[in-house]
Amino acid sequence: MIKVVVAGFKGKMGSTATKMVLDNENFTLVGVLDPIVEQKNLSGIPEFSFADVPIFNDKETMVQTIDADVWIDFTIPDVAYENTRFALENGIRPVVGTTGFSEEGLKELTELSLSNKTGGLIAPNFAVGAVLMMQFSAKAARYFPDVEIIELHHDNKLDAPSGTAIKTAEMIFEERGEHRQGHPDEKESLAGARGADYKGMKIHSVRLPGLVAHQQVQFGSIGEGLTIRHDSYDRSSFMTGVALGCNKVMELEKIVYGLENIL
Ligand SMILES: NC(=O)C1=CN([C@@H]2O[C@H](COP(=O)(O)OP(=O)(O)OC[C@H]3O[C@@H](n4cnc5c(N)ncnc54)[C@H](O)[C@@H]3O)[C@@H](O)[C@H]2O)C=CC1
Ligand SMILES: O=C(O)C1=N[C@H](C(=O)O)C[C@H](O)C1
Repeated sequence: MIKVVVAGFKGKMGSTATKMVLDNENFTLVGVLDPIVEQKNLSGIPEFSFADVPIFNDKETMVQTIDADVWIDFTIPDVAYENTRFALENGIRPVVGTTGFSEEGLKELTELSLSNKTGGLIAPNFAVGAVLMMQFSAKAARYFPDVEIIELHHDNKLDAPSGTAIKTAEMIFEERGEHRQGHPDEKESLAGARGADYKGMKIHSVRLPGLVAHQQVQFGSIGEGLTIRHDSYDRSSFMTGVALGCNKVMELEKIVYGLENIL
């Protein structure tokens, strides 16, 4: 049995992950963490009334009280680095879906995991379809170097562009390298009209109620176009990847960035 904690359990992803862990016969949920919750046990929350699991409001108390193998993190960009570092320092393997990591932060955490020999996974997107969308896009960019990324999310999302859009741009960059696109003299008459720029690739972020998580990678070439799109209609789409991550980190000896590396 793998002993799991869920940080951010009261949020949209955290509550879905909490259900997944409770339903999975390979996992035992030993604690959940969220600063905004007053109840002290999951059994006090109607949707989890059947579960006798302690709730913690701070991570220090949690690690002093319980013993865990895996730390699932779906919190907020501002705390994800600290939480991941804290998990590693306490010998708990992080499985992190929270987005907003800097390149430098990822590097530091990977180094710490190597020196601790503690496995972990940081994945901007746990949906298998999203990973395929990124891989297909990277492959397409070899033949279609002109590309723009349009990511579309619910309007409660804190970070822009999405972690998935950044990862997609990184994977495309590895295949196509630096490439100038658009008119060399183009000017924005309204700031931001052309979107964010990652090594010549434009990223556009749409935020609307009703959306969950969607991304379109649009390629253009002479006389033809190619669009690769992924849609998460429900947060359950991420759970196969999270469960796989919880199992795989038990065998890893360092942090891996991206679900594609453990599929
Ligand atoms: N990797 C993936 O496949 C996916 C990643 N995400 C990412 O997961 C993160 C969470 O997304 P949502 O669940 O939609 O957000 P949310 O806003 O619904 O939930 C965040 C939760 O974290 C809690 N929180 C804040 N500070 C905390 C702390 N210090 N310790 C523990 N909990 C804390 C909040 O109280 C809240 O309950 C975002 O960064 C989002 O981009 C979302 C969907 C899929
Ligand atoms: O905030 C979300 O909802 C999502 N965040 C991740 C991201 O930033 O890429 C993954 C998915 O797109 C949903």
